[in-house]
Amino acid sequence: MMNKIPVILISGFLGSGKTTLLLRLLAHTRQIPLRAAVLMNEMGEYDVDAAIISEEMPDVAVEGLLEGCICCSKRSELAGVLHTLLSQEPDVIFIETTGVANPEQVLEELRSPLLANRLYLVHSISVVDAELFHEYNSRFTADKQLVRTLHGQLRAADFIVVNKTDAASRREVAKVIKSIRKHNDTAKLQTATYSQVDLGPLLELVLASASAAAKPVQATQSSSAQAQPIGATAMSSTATAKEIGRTVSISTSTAFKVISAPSHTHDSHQSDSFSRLESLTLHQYSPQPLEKQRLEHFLTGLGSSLLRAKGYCMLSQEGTMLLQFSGNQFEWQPTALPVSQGYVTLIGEQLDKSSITDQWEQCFV
Ligand SMILES: Nc1nc2c(ncn2[C@@H]2O[C@H](COP(=O)(O)OP(=O)(O)OP(=O)(O)O)[C@@H](O)[C@H]2O)c(=O)[nH]1
Repeated sequence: MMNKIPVILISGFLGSGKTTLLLRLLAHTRQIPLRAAVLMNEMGEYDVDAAIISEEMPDVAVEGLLEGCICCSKRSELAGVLHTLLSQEPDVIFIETTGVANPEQVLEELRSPLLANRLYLVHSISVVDAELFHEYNSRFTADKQLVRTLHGQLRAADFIVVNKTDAASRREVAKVIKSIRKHNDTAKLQTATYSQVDLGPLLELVLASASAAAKPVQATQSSSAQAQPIGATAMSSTATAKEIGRTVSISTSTAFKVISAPSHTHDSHQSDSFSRLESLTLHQYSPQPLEKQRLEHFLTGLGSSLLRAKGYCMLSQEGTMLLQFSGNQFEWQPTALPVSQGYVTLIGEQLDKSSITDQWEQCFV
């Protein structure tokens, strides 16, 4: 009988600190050492987070599911991608969902027979943005589906990271914890900045499973009481981190192009329950570099309709940089990745595409 591989699911709203946590977990697995594989799910057409992983940890196997969510529009592709990762015989698979995925539906998919025979869930982690938790909850009250998703992210967790506590007052953090406990009063909860949590306990079961698999006399994998059995279907469209420098096969006759992903619909059975969140990618088709200040001005000028932005930009002064924007905070990081064409993926609500297109054009030197 084949050993089952442990899975750790990481969910949480946009920009809460999921990838930051994943990078910490990957660094820890490398030290132990354990072979880790990652399934990264992105709403945009590029896999920024997979590119970050491939730069920091090129030895980690990463598969990406793009332009949709593994809890709904990409759900049928989940099993195929997981089987691709399984073929690489990792000790553990990390799944990072999009910020608008409901992990409850992902867990349901993982329980299907084909996957349940090959995988088992050791932890479902939810990362919460302490600064914006209440703001998002009140802002999206009218969007029933999104509220369900936000609550689902809390309900499905056995470990909750209340992150970004540096950006929230102690009083606010206490209020956030109180609100979280209304949805989940059993999960272990830790407050953190930059997702710095105790990693050892999260990987205990993975370690036990890897040790058991290393002993040929033990035919079954770790049967810890806490490990939750889970379950599959087919086909993947993968876009690995290596594609960061890919040539985009759409017309380059214009200096820029806006591509909008369909609005995020979580439950196709209920026509009235959908989220108005959308993503669009701005391409750096122009041979001219971008001007950093103009770009920052443009993004902050989008106001509250912009929730998240990330991408790789070729800048006039600084060269190619990784851009992260969340919670009104910019982070720029130099990159050594061979980016052949810059881009920025925006995620937001009621984004005015024609105005955004005009403004993007003004960001070039
Ligand atoms: N101030 C502050 N920033 C943080 C903290 N943790 C993460 N960040 C930053 O917040 C931004 C988003 O972090 P990510 O880890 O990419 O968040 P994510 O949940 O993966 O975001 P999505 O890709 O939107 O799903 C990055 O610029 C991080 O460096 C924190 O505790 N405090």
